[in-house]
Formats: sequence, structure tokens, C-alpha cells
Amino acid sequence: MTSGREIAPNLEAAEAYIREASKAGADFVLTPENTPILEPRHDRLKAAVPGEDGHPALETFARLARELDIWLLLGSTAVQAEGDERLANRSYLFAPDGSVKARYDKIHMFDVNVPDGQTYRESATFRPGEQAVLTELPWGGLGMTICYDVRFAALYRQLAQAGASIITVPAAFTQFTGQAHWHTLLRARAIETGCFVLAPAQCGEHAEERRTYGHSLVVAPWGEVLADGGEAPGVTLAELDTARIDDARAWVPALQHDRGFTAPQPLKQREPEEA
Ligand SMILES: O=C(O)CNC(=O)[C@H](CS)NC(=O)CCC(=O)C(=O)O
Repeated sequence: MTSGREIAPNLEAAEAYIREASKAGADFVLTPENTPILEPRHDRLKAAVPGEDGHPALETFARLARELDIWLLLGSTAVQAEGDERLANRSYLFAPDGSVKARYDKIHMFDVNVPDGQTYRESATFRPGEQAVLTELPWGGLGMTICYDVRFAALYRQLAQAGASIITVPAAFTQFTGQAHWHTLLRARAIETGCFVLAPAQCGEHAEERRTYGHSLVVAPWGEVLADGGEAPGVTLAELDTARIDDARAWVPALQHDRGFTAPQPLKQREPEEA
């Protein structure tokens, strides 16, 4: 998707793509980070999104999951956090009966000055999550993550060791970092975990000249890219053979070979004049 700063048209676009995916036979449909609103100006964002009660995206996704009888992941939406001035960047898994099966608040905040001139301070407005989330799909365990989390490999390893078979990484990766890192990071997380990695992505140009990388990806547990959505909005389809999980983990059982070890002694800080 290329989400803009108005909620209604974003939800209309999401609904059309979700219907298209379901019609094409999808049992599990996922949308990107910030599907309902991508608003770089955080004062406007805070004014535009409610808490969970009456949140228009939650109503839309619950209705579609039920009507189409699908598992549906709202990759993420900004939502007013409970008992806090800040927002949460929250991912929701809807069951085919329309109920919320699981929710996950993005743990790692994107506070980065991207060399293309854009500045991101997610933690200025968002309350970071504290809790990794593993839930269940009919096909196996589902680990829920969001975007910048993909750079923190330990989270993925813990999800896999706790039972994940599939890990979701809905994203709004920047064009600048995405073209350098996106495929490599997602393939590495799949290979390290022996999980399918599903990463629906924002693409194109958004408000305030924000550019996102696109390339919604489905990666197999052995690391192959099964589908790449390219640079334009649309539906990306893939078929998952869960036997691939057992194959990958049998061929290289690295998930079982973690060992405790002593941390390295940090190098001494050099004095400035020596540097
Ligand atoms: O433009 C926006 O407001 C939309 N972006 C987002 O909502 C989020 C948080 S600011 N983006 C990322 O996490 C990018 C990570 C990334 O790009 C990387 O890790 O390289």
C-alpha cells in the first residue's frame, strides 16, 4: 500500500486489496505497518487516532475477517495507548470470527536520522512495547513483530525457540535503508529461525516526501524469496508448505545449538588525543 494521511481512503484501499486476496484464495491476509494512516506530523497523528474503542480500522478489519472467513493481520496502526499520553504502534491478528486473537506493540523505536535528510523520532510520540507476542494460527505458531524490530535478531530467535513457525514483519521501511538492507535482513531472520517470514510493506511516496521501499516479501525457512510485491501497491500471493519448516531445521539444526557464553571484555575507551 501507499498509505496517506487520511484514514478513510486508506481503509477503502485496504478493503479492496483484502477482498482481492481472499477471492484469489488466501486464507491469511496481511497489510503493512501504518495501514490506516501514515502521518509524519505527529501532532496531527495524535489528533487523528482514537483508542481501541471506536477505532475505524479495528471495525473494518473485524468485519472483513468475519465476512471473508479469513485470518487477517492489520500490520499496524497508531492507537491511543491505555493509561498513557502516548500512542502505541500496534499490530492486530483477527480470527475468522472477527475477534482479536492477539495484539503486539512495536518494541524497537525508529529514532534515526536517515542520510536522505529525513529525521525519525518514533519514541517522541509512541510508547514502546515491552512484551514479545507469540500466538497460534491453524498452521502453527505466529510471532508478531513490526518493521524496525527486524534489526534485532534476538527477538526473532526467542520467538522461534518459543514455537513460532511463521513470523510477521509488517513495515514502512524507508526507501534509503530498504534498498540496502530489506531483503538481506528478512532472509537472515528466516534462515536463523527456520520460520516463514511474511513482510507486507508500504511503498511509494507518502505525505511530507516520505518514500518507502515496498517489496512486500514472503520468505521461506531456507531463505528463498517466494514472492516479492515490487514497488507498486497490490496483492502479493504465496503458498506456504509447512513441511519446509521441518526440512530447514533438520538440514541445519542451529536453533538447537545455542550455548551460553561469557560476554567479551569491552575494549577500553581510548583517550580523545589517542584517537
Ligand atoms: O514515515 C513514516 O512515518 C512511516 N514509518 C514508520 O512508521 C516506522 C516508524 S517511524 N518506520 C520504521 O520503523 C522504518 C525502519 C527502517 O526503515 C529501517 O530500519 O531502516
